Amino acid sequence: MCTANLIVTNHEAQSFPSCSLAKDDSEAYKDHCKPQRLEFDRVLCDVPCSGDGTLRKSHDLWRKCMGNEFHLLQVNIAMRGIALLKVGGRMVYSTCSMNPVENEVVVAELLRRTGSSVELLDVSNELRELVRRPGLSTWKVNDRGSWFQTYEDVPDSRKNIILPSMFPSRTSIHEGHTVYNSFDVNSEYNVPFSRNFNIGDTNNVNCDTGGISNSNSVQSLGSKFPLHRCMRIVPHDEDGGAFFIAVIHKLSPLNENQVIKVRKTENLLSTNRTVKLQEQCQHRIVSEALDDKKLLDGQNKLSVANQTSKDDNRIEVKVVSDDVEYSQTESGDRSHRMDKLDYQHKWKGIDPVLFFKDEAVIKNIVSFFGIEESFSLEGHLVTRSTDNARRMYYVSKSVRDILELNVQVGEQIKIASLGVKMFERHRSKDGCSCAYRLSYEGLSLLFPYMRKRILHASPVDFQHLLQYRTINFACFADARFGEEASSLMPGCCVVVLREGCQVADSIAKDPSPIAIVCWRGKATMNVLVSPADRKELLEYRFGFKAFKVEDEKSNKEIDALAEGSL
Ligand SMILES: C[S@@+](CC[C@H](N)C(=O)[O-])C[C@H]1O[C@@H](n2cnc3c(N)ncnc32)[C@H](O)[C@@H]1O
Repeated sequence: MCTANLIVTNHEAQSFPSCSLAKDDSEAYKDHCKPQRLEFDRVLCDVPCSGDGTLRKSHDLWRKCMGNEFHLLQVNIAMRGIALLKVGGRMVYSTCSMNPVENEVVVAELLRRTGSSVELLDVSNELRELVRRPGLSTWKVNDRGSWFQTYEDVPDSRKNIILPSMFPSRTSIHEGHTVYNSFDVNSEYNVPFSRNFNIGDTNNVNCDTGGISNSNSVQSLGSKFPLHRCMRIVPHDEDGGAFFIAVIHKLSPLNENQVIKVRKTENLLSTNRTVKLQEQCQHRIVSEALDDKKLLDGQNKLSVANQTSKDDNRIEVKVVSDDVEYSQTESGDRSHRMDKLDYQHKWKGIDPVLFFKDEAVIKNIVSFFGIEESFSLEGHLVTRSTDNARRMYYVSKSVRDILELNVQVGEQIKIASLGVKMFERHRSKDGCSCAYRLSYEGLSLLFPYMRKRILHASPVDFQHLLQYRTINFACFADARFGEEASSLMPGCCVVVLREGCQVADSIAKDPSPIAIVCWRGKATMNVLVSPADRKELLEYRFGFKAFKVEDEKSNKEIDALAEGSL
């Protein structure tokens, strides 16, 4: 992923976990040095939608979908976004649909539900070059070809599908939100076609009003919210697709009645489980990395690890955690949800993230690569539980804080991937004194803090390394580079394109040094960079077009190169 500051999850957004240690809001907002609750400065809800804004390229959509079916999911996802947003934070709600039921209707419902806790921002002065039109304040709802102006018009048989919240005139159930008299913000609005739109402008000769006249009575049924602050990007303005954007600002915490009902559930994962896995992982690493230890010592460790492993199988510490219940969308029942949890339990991405805490191994890495103190590895390296610390990922302080919080709340966030891969374990037979090699992915982050294991190659040798991957020391064009390489201790190193030798054009584009991860073997220098990355370097840096990407086996070869078997 190439960034230490990222966690990827694939939760359903409407039930994204709360991760809170705070009993109430006052605690959550106290100035703790560590976060007490997972909250976001910014949230982007680019929600699932009918996609009718892409009609120009997907003609079939016209016949297939209405969009009404997405309404509740969209509301629930956005409500969850607001709940997880920091006070003072902003959330963008967007769709690639033109249907008000997926757009203004959702925004109006959010404003209704959250009362004075949020405001819809006027962003007309931002991104001025973006050609946009104001949001609608009146519309009709289409259901199977029939158009409805109010909920009362909907036949009883469809009242469970077409909801009151889909109509502009629904009254607010919350006090405190500024109420706007209905007004026609759409007088300049001119769309060539429309399905659920009922635009209150008789000048819109192209507007499909669905058989209902644009009378003043429609105006009086307009939304009371300032929905004109939403942005509509329409296909014919800039010869593209349609898009809808609303920016919401959180003013105060939501209260309990505002949609979110917290209920207690059992989480199959637990803090204890992770702590045990953590210990187990450390034992394995110690016993593998320090292979000069006595066998007996190793056996003792193994038996501890086995014991822990057996214990793990039995552990089902039931941790009570927050779960969110949705009043409108809850279609699945409780048992279904638990089945789902069981299923997720087996899912690979659920593997706990473990902090790598083995000080001896970390010290060894720091000393081998000469990593400066200002770049601290301690507390920033994580592994996955099934990986047995084969790969170590570097994470930023903010990610570390979230991981610690997540463990404390019983691992409610299921993490698919995170951080940047920085070190990989190798089993070289070359007599390398460090059990880990660098990963090319993490090189740009670490390189400025590295003081050892760096060689500088001429452009010709650098290019040859990229092209041929393995070069005998004696075969380098620059004999001095060959000597330097052969006098380096075996193991992982970094080869930098010699300063002053970079291609002028590429320096202008990116002045950072051009460096690759290599392995100093017995008699050869081997490049530990994937074919795709080598291709990119050759093409982008050297303008070398003829490079052919090798087949997939090459990644395995990289491991083999580092393990001395090639
Ligand atoms: C409009 S697309 C987002 C596109 C994305 N912003 C991008 O640039 O690639 C909506 C995405 O939401 C995903 N999705 C559908 N249901 C979801 C849910 N309940 N929670 C989270 N994501 C969901 C869909 O798979 C789809 O990828």
